[in-house]
Amino acid sequence: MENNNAPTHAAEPHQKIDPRNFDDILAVVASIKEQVGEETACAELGIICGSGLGPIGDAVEEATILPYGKIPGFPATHVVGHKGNMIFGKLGGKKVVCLQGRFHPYEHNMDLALCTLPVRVMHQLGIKIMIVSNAAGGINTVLRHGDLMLIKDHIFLPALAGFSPLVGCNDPRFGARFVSVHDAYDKQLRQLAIEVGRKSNMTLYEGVYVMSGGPQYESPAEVSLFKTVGADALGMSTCHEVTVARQCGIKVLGFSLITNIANLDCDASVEVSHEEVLDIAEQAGQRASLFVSDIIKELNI
Ligand SMILES: O=P(O)(O)O[C@@H]1C[C@H](O)[C@@H](CO)O1
Ligand SMILES: Nc1nc2[nH]cnc2c(=O)[nH]1
Repeated sequence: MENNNAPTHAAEPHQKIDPRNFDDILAVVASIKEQVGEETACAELGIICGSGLGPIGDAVEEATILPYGKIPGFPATHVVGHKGNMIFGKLGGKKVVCLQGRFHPYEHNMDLALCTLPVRVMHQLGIKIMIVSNAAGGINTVLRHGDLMLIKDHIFLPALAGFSPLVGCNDPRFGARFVSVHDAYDKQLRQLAIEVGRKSNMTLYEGVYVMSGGPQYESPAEVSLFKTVGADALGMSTCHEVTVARQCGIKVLGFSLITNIANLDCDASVEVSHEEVLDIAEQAGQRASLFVSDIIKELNI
């Protein structure tokens, strides 16, 4: 898919941005290019670091860091573990733009267009592939704390109830009105990840990720429901970003870092806490980040 970024004015730092307006997105992109330089801003690979995969951002070479506070239209990140930086530089020989911190719909009144603004911006910066990660609760009984699950498909629960980033008028410059997500998580990229995993002795599961709206964790009955419909891990992010990426024609590789085991039995309840999620994410994140860096080296963009 072609970028249609005709020259445009740069947005002012505190200018109000409408994430549903294509020209506003071009103005955000122009502001970023003005701040970091056109050459620095252009990237072939985009990365969204979920909880635990922040170390990838720290590994970016020749890094230029743009805090979200300097990007017009980018809200602040409120979730502990999400730093709020857009990082430009090189990783594994590729030009990357790395988002250390994402916008969760539950933080922003389920405004999914706002929460996916960074994906549209990265598309205009030139990315062809997006790597996305999240912290998730394991439903499939093979999953253990600290495991990495390659996402092969998703259940975007809010979208099934009308909360999709694609709802509303669609400017054709965004892409198709009706987007097919039959191949949301690219098969060749998944194959590459499996091969790299084999070489580095990384145990890698493949499964279905379900996104619930959050921010509350699921009750045992809700976990049972998700298990019944075929989900392997559950979280509160990712699917909205992937849906927009697919509208833009960006190929996606996705991972879930299993930070807790989702509980099915209300008589043997186990409390889940964000502290536990962060703790496990920190313990397992370094290894997972190294693995993702190894995959990036092998990418053919
Ligand atoms: O950004 P991710 O999906 O990694 O964040 C996870 C999901 C919730 O936002 C939060 C729950 O602990 O962490
Ligand atoms: N919804 C949800 N999000 C998570 N993020 C990390 N663990 C979980 C979980 O168990 N449920």
